[in-house]
Amino acid sequence: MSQAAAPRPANFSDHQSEIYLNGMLAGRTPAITTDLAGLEERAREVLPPEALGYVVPSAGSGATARANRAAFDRWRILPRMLRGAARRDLGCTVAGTDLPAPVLIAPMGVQTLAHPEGELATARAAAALGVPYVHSTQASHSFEQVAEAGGPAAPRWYQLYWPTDREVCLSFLRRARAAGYSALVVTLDVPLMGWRPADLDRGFLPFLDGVGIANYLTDPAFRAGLARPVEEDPGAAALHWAGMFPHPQLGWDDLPFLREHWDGPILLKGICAVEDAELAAEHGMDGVIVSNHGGRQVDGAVAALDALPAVADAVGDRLTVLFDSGVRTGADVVKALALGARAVLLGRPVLYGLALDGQRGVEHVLRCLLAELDLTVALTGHTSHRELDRRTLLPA
Ligand SMILES: Cc1cc2nc3c(=O)[nH]c(=O)nc-3n(C[C@H](O)[C@H](O)[C@H](O)COP(=O)(O)O)c2cc1C
Ligand SMILES: O=C(O)C(=O)c1ccccc1
Repeated sequence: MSQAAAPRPANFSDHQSEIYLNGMLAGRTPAITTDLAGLEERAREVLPPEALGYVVPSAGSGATARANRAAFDRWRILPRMLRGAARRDLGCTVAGTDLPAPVLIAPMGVQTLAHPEGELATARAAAALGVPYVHSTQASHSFEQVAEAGGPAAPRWYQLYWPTDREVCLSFLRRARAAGYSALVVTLDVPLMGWRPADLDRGFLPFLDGVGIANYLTDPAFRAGLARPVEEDPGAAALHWAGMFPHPQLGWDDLPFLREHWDGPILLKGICAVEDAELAAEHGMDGVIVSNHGGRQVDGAVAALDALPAVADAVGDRLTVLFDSGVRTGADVVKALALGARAVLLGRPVLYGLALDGQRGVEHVLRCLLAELDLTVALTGHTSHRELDRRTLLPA
């Protein structure tokens, strides 16, 4: 009598077999391309011009976003053979949060531009896979709505754009805590908005239309500063936001205030310089996110991937080093991890999936990215992404 085979633990790459079987046995093919690098092109076909102009392009001439991609292309992966990689474990704990794989969803505001359900659809998709969702201060849905959409078990972090009004800032931190956001991401690279010709040419800024300021409009401290209720004068509320959003006077000395009022992990997003990573450590932060905001801020900035190794070398033993800007495929994730990131944040591809098919579209993008990541880990001879290091890469 033959012994029943032990059930094989699911690998993310099983998604690949599902796709083949669906095609061969049921004649069903994926509704959206599995070519993750080709998603932008598909999304361009469905996004309305204003949304397209906000989501896809970058600051100035677009040089930073191009540099982000070029930096990935300058590294080549070195596969290793015969190392027994049948089962992979991509799970990890980052800033106190358990992740099924070293991937989070980057904070991105105003997601109703991509799809009417906006952040709610993305949060549901993230929850379906157990991937942490990072809620933007500039979201088109509130803390509470996004938390409810994800459900109580879904891991979630909050990304702060520090309003000039301290009471509003405190209220945001309180609401985030109460709604179950466990870690705080403080984005530092938008003290002012970058020069974005695609939006400027249209004179388009969604927030001034009341879109992407849901956290503010639902906030008691924000509403207390309005002469008339939001419902009666939404235009004045949007202008009140505009007076509160840019905060270029912030300095390192302001960080103790956050420590005092946030009792979970704090990560600084938008760090590229080693000196700033050192300052983050000196100021008692828990982590940094190496990022140039997907090229949306400084035109001609250093590619985030080029900044990563030195930051990881300098503070990786003391701080959690995460990475975003330019990640498009599972192989990209492998490169960022090999260069020192503990996990990566996925940006625009999530919005492309959202634009193409709402929650289902985001789930598709996540499943494909995790499947390709898992396959790349296996094909390079590893059983865990934790084994990746600089020996995994060669310069192109
Ligand atoms: C439409 C859009 C909105 C964004 N909004 C925010 C935001 O509210 N807060 C933030 O910290 N970063 C924001 N980002 C930046 C992302 O968190 C991330 O750094 C960037 O998208 C990474 O680059 P990539 O999309 O090219 O991979 C936004 C990015 C996009 C594309
Ligand atoms: O669009 C962005 O990249 C972003 O993070 C932002 C959010 C609010 C105002 C300005 C920029």
